[in-house]
Amino acid sequence: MACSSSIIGVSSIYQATPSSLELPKRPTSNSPLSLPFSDKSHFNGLKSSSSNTHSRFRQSAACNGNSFVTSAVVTPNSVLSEEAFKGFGGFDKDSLDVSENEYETEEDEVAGEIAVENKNELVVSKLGLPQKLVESLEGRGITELFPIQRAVLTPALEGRDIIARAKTGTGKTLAFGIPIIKKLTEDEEERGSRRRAGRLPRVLVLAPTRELAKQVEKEIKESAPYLNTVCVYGGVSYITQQNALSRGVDVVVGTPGRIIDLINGNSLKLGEVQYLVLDEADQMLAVGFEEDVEVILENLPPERQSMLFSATMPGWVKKLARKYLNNPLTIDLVGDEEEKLAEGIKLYALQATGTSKRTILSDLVTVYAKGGKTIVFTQTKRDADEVSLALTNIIASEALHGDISQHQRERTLNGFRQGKFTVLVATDVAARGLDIPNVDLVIHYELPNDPETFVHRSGRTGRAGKEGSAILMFTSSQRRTVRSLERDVGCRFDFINPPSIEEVLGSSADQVVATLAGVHPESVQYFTPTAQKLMDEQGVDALAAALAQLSGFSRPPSSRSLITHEQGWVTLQLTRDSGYSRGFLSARSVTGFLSDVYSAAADEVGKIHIVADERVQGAVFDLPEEIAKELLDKQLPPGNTITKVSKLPALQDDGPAGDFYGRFSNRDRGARGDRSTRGGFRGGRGSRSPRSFSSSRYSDDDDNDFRRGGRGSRSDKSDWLINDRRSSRSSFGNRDSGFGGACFNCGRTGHRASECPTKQSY
Ligand SMILES: Nc1ncnc2c1ncn2[C@@H]1O[C@H](COP(=O)(O)OP(=O)(O)OP(=O)(O)O)[C@@H](O)[C@H]1O
Repeated sequence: MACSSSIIGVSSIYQATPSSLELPKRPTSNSPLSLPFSDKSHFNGLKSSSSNTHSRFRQSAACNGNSFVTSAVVTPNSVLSEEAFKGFGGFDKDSLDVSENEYETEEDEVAGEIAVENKNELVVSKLGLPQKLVESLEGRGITELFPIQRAVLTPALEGRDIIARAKTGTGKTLAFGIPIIKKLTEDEEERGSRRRAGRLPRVLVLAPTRELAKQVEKEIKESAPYLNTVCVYGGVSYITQQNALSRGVDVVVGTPGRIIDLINGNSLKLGEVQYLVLDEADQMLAVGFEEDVEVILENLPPERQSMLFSATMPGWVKKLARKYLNNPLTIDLVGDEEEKLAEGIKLYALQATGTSKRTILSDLVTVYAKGGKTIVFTQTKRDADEVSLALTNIIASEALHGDISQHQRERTLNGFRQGKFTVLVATDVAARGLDIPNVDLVIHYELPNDPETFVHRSGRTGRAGKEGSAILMFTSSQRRTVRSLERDVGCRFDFINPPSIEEVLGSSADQVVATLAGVHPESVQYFTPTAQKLMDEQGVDALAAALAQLSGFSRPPSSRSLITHEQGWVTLQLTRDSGYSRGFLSARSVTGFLSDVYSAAADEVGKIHIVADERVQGAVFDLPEEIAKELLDKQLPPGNTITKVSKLPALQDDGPAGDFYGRFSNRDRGARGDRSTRGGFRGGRGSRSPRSFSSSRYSDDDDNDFRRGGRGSRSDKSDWLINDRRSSRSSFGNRDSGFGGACFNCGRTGHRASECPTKQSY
């Protein structure tokens, strides 16, 4: 009888489960196998596919007392398969060509299912793990296995080679860590306390970045402090690492380059390695380690167990699997599932221009991170530096990228972990795989290069079942890319506007109130008499003034443009009754109208956008605060109204920039520059500088703005360059060349918002 790989795998999970567990019987034909666990957000589904079966995954959730219990219902073929990773850069069975007959699955047989609803199967203390491992795990608050850990445990204990994939932050490190530690611990217990000095490593974990290597080391050390785990990576002195290795070691975690150097220098000998783990194998390729990885694998004893974790299966990773893994078992907890992100992550998208992004950023952090930790992702090291520098004037922040020395990177990460500063601005490579607990917010300051990067970036929040938010910032020309991203990742963005001043003030006040809890009662008593006096004299206003001062808003915030987010500007809307319409409004007709009503307004007008709703004859435009005030007092021709808007309506964004460039303003840049230095949002924050951003204040024209100037800015250009490069090598950015902008409604190029077939507004 042909035996299903999955049946073998699933039943073997239970066969290998320690005797302390009540084991389920082998699957029968009509009972579902259900692995319960206690937090729905950990669940990523246990599912896989094989050449002739469909995945069989169902997820059910129920409220059980106070705790939310989610059951992963797994049919026998749904955990294990030789072909997985479909749809997300997945691999196909033919190209991998592993374990053909032995693990072939037959549709009928897979129907066999067994119900297991014994929560104990996930309870760390009931898995037959060595007591000291259980104790250290429990000491870290790890009392139940996460699904990937549960799925890997038994086949790993059986000694099988494994290829695995699970969503970000779902505990992959301990998925390979627990079985390996169990085996090492048991070996050690057998040998008694005789630990050979100078012993050679039995475990080798390869990681693509130093930070990831250090994290894996930390996870293993904290779970098994009694084992000797040494982490080796470049950028620091060899001596400490060589000394640590020479004292005798159980586990070596490291990046390929330094491992090779240590092998060549005879400090690291791999002749006794029994367990190999390749963590984030696809990233080895991305950071150019493929040759080094192969050299290392060639140096390992052939008799070993190998586990490979990878989010995608590019050709090189498949080749590795074929060449260096022995009949591997695939465990894919993502599979064809649409949503690649952990459930607790809320996704937002926000349209901004090159420069307004910078002014909006700190407001997003204030409103969405609510005083917690934020990671901002930039494309380039230079942007990481610039953005961090600009933010630091408002919120404590540090940059993390490859040009920063290893020592400084570690200090930065430690400072961030300890909450010494709350915003980390990082490039993708530097932040790869970082496990920083309690990151509340991820901001994609620039679009990621591909969906996998988006998933990895976003996955720095919402880890280990917690909640978090990710905000994607994009320019109007990137709207289409955002839609592609939704499709590729299987997610849905909530399109948001920049936070209003009221929201920023409200959040700031909340955060200040939260900090009051940290004031020592003994300090409070010194201030009580004055506080009492103030309260008697001024009532609640005294407390409000204190909160305003502490929030950095001792002066009232000046208004800001809703279009550019620039300080000292106001966004107004001109609406014309259809009865008075002389054809559609255009940017030109808006300036014409303004010069009729109040010529100073025509001279000073900033950006102009036409409202996308065809039923409304309307346009929004920016004016300096004082001019706006004066304009609002003017008598208007009948049928026209001008109002100050607090939220932008959907706007047309459909003109090639060149068509309108510079036509609608007769002032020179200096006029605006002088004016805009007046006032200033958060001007009252003591020595902190206002939120203007270096010399690029005129560089904020986006692709489809009507206003003059600014297109030469570096950041705007780099947006374009990135887009152009991207379009040739990823699923993103297939721009239609004949049309300058994308439709504001649907994001597609090739038609204007007024011709949009969907007529949807965001
Ligand atoms: N069973 C568990 N119970 C509670 N916390 C856990 C459990 N397993 C792992 N964790 C914690 O969850 C966090 C995420 O784990 P880990 O870094 O291994 O995730 P990951 O899947 O490797 O993420 P990424 O793909 O982003 O690298 C860690 O802080 C880890 O200590």
